[in-house]
Amino acid sequence: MNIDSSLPNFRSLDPAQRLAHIVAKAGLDARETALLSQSGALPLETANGMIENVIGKFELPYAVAGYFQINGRDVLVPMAVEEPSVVAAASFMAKLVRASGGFQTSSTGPLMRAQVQVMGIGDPYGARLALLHHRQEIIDIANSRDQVLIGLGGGCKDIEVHVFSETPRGPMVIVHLIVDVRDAMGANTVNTMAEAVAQRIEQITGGTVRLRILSNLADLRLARARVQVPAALLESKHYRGEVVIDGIIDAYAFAAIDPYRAATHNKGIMNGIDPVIVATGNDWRAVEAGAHAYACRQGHYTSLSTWEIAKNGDLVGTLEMPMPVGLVGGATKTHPLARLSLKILQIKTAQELAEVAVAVGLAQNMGALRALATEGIQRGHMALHARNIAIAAGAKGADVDRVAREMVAAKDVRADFAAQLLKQDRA
Ligand SMILES: CC(C)(COP(=O)([O-])OP(=O)([O-])OC[C@H]1O[C@@H](n2cnc3c(N)ncnc32)[C@H](O)[C@@H]1OP(=O)([O-])[O-])[C@@H](O)C(=O)NCCC(=O)NCCSC(=O)C[C@@](C)(O)CC(=O)[O-]
Ligand SMILES: NC(=O)C1=CN([C@@H]2O[C@H](COP(=O)(O)OP(=O)(O)OC[C@H]3O[C@@H](n4cnc5c(N)ncnc54)[C@H](OP(=O)(O)O)[C@@H]3O)[C@@H](O)[C@H]2O)C=CC1
Repeated sequence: MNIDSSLPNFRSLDPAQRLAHIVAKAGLDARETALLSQSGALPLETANGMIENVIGKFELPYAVAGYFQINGRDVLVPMAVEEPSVVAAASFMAKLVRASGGFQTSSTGPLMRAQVQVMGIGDPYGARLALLHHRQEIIDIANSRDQVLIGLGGGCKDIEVHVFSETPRGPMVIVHLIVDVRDAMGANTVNTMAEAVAQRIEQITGGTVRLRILSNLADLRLARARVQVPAALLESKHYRGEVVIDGIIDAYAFAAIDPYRAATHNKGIMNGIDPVIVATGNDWRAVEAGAHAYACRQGHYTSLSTWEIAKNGDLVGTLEMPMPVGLVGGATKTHPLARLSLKILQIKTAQELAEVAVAVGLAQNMGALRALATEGIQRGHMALHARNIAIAAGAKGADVDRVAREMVAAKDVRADFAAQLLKQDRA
């Protein structure tokens, strides 16, 4: 089904009206609609089956970012997040970029690494070659554990053997299983394989196997997004497009060289990615760990994205990073809203989900840099955060918008000012 992801005036609707709009656009059925209209889509019984010691459920706002066009296809993006201005900024940039062809994305195959740590070896390089000599046998043992995955075209495809000849515990040989996990995030899948090959690895090397676990530096499972924006599209009332581009390039240069800035820059990227990961029931710690480890791959922590000026003066942004996400496994099938998010996204493979996530990350990065390089982050962010502050100060009903409005008009968005405004109005 081809949808139009534009959401004009969406912000002026109330949540029920917004839901009705998305129900129509995404073709949600009555049961799916009910999940979003009732409070609590996750039954306590299901929650109790997901983790340990459950006593309740913790809810987050669930929103839809509009205007995304990815590889020519319109996509509505569900986002579960607690931070104001994230969804607005993503939608804003998607709207702006839409006029210049949207986001172009691509991805590698869904290859994950599992590591098997071998200790107690005197000749680590000799052990390495012995292991590589038995490469096919090790692959076959790994694959004997997961017929479903093999049937789907996945499974262990290769091995690598890394040697650390000097460690505080003597030489260490690390066997990597390179596993195509298809539409799973794959942690459990590859961990099972790593445990399965351990005994044979001990026999081959004469060493002792310790850890058998996936690596969250999923550098063989990359997703990429690219965007190209003419200066004219970045023009605003107060800033020429060229000035905005120059500011974004300066901001990028700062993040590229300074880890203090890169951490914040990358947090801005994750502002877009994490809400998609959460909304689809995926493991956001795995995605975060992979992202920041990948940002260090050149030996120092740096920006995950790049921003450049093309020969014709257009702004060009790219993002390439690990994206270990699944449509099966973990909570992706147990949490009812995770399935619903996939329906809204209209995606069929984990690779498509990975590509959507990086496109949203790049949009979010662009939104933050555009604001930072021009008027600063506070006007847009604090204007939206003002409602949060008003609620925290005790405002209810119509007071929430009124107190927020008054704080924004006074350019003073603070909890004590909100409390003061509330007290004044009650007096
Ligand atoms: C917040 C905006 C978008 C306002 O920007 P604006 O210029 O006031 O927006 P506008 O009123 O012209 O609206 C433009 C479009 O933005 C969207 N939009 C606009 N407002 C809303 C809203 N209320 N609800 C829903 N959507 C909204 C919406 O799509 C709208 O188009 P429409 O659909 O109306 O035709 C802008 O100031 C912005 O992008 N700011 C950046 C915000 C940001 O990055 N927030 C993240 C939190 S800060 C942080 O944690 C990361 C950081 C900054 O540290 C990272 C870093 O340092 O790199
Ligand atoms: N460091 C980390 O990041 C760690 C993360 N985790 C957790 O692991 C979970 C994810 O593990 P994961 O392996 O994805 O989950 P699961 O083991 O739950 O699901 C994967 C399994 O689903 C089956 N399957 C069915 N259809 C498909 C398909 N189309 N593509 C791929 N597999 C399919 C496969 O085999 P079969 O049917 O035979 O089972 C596969 O092994 C998350 O909850 C994560 O939090 C766990 C440990 C460490």
